Amino acid sequence: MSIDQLNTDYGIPGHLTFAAGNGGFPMIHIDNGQAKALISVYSGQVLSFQPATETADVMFLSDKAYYAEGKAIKGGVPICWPWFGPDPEGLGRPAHGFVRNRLWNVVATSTTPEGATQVILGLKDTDETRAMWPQIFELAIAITVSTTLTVELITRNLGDKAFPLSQAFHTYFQVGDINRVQVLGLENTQYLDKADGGVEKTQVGGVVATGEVDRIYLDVTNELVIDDSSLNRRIRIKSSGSKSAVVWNPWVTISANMADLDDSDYQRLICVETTNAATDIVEVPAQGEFRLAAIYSVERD
Ligand SMILES: O=P(O)(O)OC[C@H]1O[C@H](O)[C@H](O)[C@@H](O)[C@@H]1O
Repeated sequence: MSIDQLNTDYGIPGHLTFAAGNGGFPMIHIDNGQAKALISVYSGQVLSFQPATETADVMFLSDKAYYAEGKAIKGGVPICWPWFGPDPEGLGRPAHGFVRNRLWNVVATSTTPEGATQVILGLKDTDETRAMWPQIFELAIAITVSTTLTVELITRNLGDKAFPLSQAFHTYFQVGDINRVQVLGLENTQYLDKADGGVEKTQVGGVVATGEVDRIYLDVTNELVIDDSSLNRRIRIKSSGSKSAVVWNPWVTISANMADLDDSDYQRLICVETTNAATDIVEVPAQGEFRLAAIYSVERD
């Protein structure tokens, strides 16, 4: 659909407009007085979220991100689905599934009675997706922009047998200085240390990065907090439908090796991911659905 047609059908005057962005991808610009946000229709991905009270974006978005068919956009809230991490069946399919690099559809836009702006994007199975993953599905992401950002990913199994699902909001948060950041809420939690051969360990105190961090935390029940003392703020992450969480920072070598990250980007990002990963695999029943949600909010001193 053309940008003009998207604006005619789904634009909300004064609050929500569509424009062609990098790579020609349709982008949704929201500015509703409570916050500004940028959402890519390609990949169904929030790229930017900034409450009116904030001077810095809550999201990290790489200046070197790819905006090209078939590539993932590095930053914001990438959607890993219907598997998190490497192909669970070892068939050589792409890591983190196949919806973070595909054009989604605009399903609906609206303003809530409280003045929040809501966007629903969707994706259905095609010949191409069924060749990779033989399931009949309908996927929707509901993104609600107010003083907080809510993302809810709804998986509907339209087939006649259950399927297993692992997934993530692989969210990239912007931080002022990684050396002055800790992630709270995971104290005494068991985790699989992917940067150390997958060994199971127990978290002691807050999570701080002093090297590569790539961990899957298990049995996560708390709200998580990114305590960023250089930007004087705490980002709160309240999740539902998830019992696991991933914390990732690429540190020096991986940042230098990733073409879509600047060498120094590890200093100003941390991924704290709401997941169904490792032992936290979900089964979506035939004709049933599963909802994964996260609410992101910012507090400052
Ligand atoms: O570069 P990507 O494919 O987006 O993946 C980036 C990272 O995602 C997750 O956090 C994984 O745990 C990491 O092992 C991976 O390197």
